[in-house]
Amino acid sequence: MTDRTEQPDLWRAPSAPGAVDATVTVPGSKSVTNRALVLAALSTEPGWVRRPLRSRDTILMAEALCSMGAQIDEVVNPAGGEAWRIIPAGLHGPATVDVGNAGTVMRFLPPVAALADGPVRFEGDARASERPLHGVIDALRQLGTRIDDEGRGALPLTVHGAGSLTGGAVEVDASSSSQFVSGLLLSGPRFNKGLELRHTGRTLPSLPHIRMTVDMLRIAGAKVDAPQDGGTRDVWRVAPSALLGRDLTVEPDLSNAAPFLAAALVTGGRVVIPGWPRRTTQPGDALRGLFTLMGGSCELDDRGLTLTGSGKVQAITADLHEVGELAPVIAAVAALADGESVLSGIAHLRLHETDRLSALAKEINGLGGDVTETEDGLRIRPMPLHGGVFHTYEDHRLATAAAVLGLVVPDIEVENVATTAKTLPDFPELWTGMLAGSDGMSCTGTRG
Ligand SMILES: O=C(O)C1=C[C@@H](OP(=O)(O)O)[C@@H](O)[C@H](O)C1
Ligand SMILES: C=C(OP(=O)(O)O)C(=O)O
Repeated sequence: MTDRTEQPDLWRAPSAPGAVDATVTVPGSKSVTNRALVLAALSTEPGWVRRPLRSRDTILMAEALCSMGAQIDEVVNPAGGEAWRIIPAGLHGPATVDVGNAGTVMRFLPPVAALADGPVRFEGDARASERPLHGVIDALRQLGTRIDDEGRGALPLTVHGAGSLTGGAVEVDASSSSQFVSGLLLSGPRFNKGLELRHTGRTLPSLPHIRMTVDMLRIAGAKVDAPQDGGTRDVWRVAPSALLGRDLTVEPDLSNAAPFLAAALVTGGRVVIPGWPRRTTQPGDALRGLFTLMGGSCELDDRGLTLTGSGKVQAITADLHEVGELAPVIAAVAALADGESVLSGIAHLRLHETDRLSALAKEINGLGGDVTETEDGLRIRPMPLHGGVFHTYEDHRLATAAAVLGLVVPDIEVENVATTAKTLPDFPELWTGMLAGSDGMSCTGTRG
């Protein structure tokens, strides 16, 4: 194992003392919080975002909007939790936006900057410059915005906002990220002629996230025609209109519920996630079906979602194209299953926080696993796993996937668990809190 003195940022993933039995309150959704912030900053009147996620990605979004002129006040109400009041203002440059490694910030804000008056510089982590942005850049150029990217087609770049944008028809190949579509749609109502966006690529990942964008635009008063309602395939139309300030409460982040639900599955225990919405556009809602196929049983009632593990973890063959965010934790569970799993439809994960397909294969194999990359996913054969260092490549979802393995494989050390702060800053505390709620019985997971 790697010498701890060389790597001080190692977190020993705790073993489950038995079947996990806990209730875990998961913080708000990153995707909902960041859409709500953008829509509120583009509105004509102040709005509220209640129970927002406070994490690296959402703070970067809030700071970026403030640097362009919006005002965001934090109010803590002991009864109702935290709330942010967003007071929109005329957006302007000069401003500098740090996108960190947040896809939502780097793809949702250049269209906002195109509406601002003055230049807005976008910078970020080294990895952010490797992540695709061409769809947003090309579309804004088609609409007449001047963008200086020194020919990179990626960050860093400067958007020269002209204070308004004529808008109209654009073609975008969003096969590498649904966020190209979401980012343009969110600002679309504020373009003088609105927006008609046609996706020209062969595939389009993460459709639930685009539905979330459309839903939230409509809640903010926008008129949107979308393929999801039987409109033209691959075409979204947004009418020009004002956006209204709303009072919105953020749902728990269902994708971030994945490691906790997985804990119930791999230890044959039970985890309750309060506040699980009955209707949602979040892709994490697919966990109910996916973890049922993998051997759990799910009950959605007034307490929230309860996942009960059977003590058996079943292999799965699943196309995760629409719910790629869930793949790292599902891969970890599959490594503990009773047979070979195949995850497909997720080639675009190679362009996420890290190359997730390569990283998952390398790190699970480093613990004795047998994972191979396919053209568009992973083939995972369960093997007896052993302890070791699990490298996380500054990817929050690699860290939470490693924690799931650590429940039933002794001596896993997770590199840089603090990287979970991207979307789930209190992850280590929530994880140990969940385990403190364990019932102390012997572990009944397949590797127990
Ligand atoms: O719009 C969003 O909030 C997101 C869309 C998805 O991005 P991709 O379509 O790039 O996979 C998802 O993976 C990301 O975590 C959040
Ligand atoms: C891909 C992800 O994030 P981003 O919003 O940075 O794309 C993710 O959270 O899994």
